[in-house]
Amino acid sequence: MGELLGTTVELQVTNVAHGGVSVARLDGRVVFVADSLPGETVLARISSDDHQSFWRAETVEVLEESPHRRLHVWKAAALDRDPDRRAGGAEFGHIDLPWQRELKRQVLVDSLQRFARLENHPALEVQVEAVEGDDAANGLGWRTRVSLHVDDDGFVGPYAARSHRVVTVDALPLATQAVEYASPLDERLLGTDRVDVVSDGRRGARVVVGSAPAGKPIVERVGEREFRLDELGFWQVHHGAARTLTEAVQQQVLPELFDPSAANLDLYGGVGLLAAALIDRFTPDVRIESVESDASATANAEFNLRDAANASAATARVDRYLGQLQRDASTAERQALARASVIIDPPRAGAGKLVVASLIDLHPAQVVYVACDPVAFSRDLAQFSAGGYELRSLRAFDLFPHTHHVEAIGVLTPR
Ligand SMILES: C[S@@+](CC[C@H](N)C(=O)[O-])C[C@H]1O[C@@H](n2cnc3c(N)ncnc32)[C@H](O)[C@@H]1O
Repeated sequence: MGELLGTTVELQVTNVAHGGVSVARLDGRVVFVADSLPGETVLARISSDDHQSFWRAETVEVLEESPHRRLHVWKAAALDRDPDRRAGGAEFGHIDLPWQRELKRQVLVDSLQRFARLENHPALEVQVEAVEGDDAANGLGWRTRVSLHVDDDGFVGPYAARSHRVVTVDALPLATQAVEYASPLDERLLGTDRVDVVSDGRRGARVVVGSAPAGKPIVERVGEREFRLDELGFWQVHHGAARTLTEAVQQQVLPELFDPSAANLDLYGGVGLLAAALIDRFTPDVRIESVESDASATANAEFNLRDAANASAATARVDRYLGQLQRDASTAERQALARASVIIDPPRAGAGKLVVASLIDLHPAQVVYVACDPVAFSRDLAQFSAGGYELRSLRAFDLFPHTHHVEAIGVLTPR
């Protein structure tokens, strides 16, 4: 180990892997290659050879190029920059947009087959759908929030790919115009290590340096509804994502299983976006509780759902909240939970074993799972399946063009 680090090798790239890299083999060993495409032959520099089962490499030259290769949409992340100085966050920016979605589809389907053990299942026919307007914009200008970093000399920029090294850039093509314009890319900031630039929910953007006290809340609009959130509180990143997810949840939730008086839940609820989707899909009388660990987001959820008399918001970790329900719920409440529709929208790590086990035990009528990581999602699906649930529908969305991320929504019901 260590002897090949930094050397350049020729690799035949065969297929895409999870995480924005592709797979090649060197003397039988798997090498994950950045900035390449399946079907290509590349010269790549070994950047990590200390792992038993795989190594990592960064493309420095393409010898045989895929027909899907394009000039990178971000000069700062292109091949002609040294791999150590290539900006991170746009790892599919060298691929044409429809092919990016095809690669995301392959990763999702592969995860469903390997980790959720789906075979001959209609969900394997899933396509990755574009957000309205993205094709016309070539997948640019969608990021409503960016986190930039500041190095010891005060230079501001994103981290280089797969590192914590700040690189300077002169543009942020994935960001909305307002966010890009407001970003202090050519300033030197001392005394801080982070700058967040966030859409103000209208046409402007706010710059939050370091851990400055939170400014006025931001108001985002989705259809007819307004959502109040903290400046640095969670909100879907793509300007069209909140609407896309709202409409998808409303379309996929099974109306024949929806009971407005059941103990419906919006787990990992943020400021109440998806609870509102159900309220607006069915009736303002829907009983639903949004559960979220960030107290300030919960307060905003309560405010955002104030027109729905039977909606509430609780600050809690989802695992603890469900554990408490398992321990303390009365028989009547257990029955109300068994009739419930439960949305879960966890962070990248997925819901995890404890949460899925609790849900299986509480046995809701349907689970609408909004997933931002296909592997974590598929592992949770496997557990749901072993616990008697089946996947009834699946859609996937390209909410992060030019990155490897893909969002999926699956509906599960007891088999
Ligand atoms: C992917 S976001 C979804 C938010 C919301 N559904 C939306 O679409 O705007 C996940 C949310 O879960 C919260 N969260 C993370 N871990 C949690 C946990 N263990 N328990 C409760 N909430 C958690 C985060 O603060 C974040 O607001």
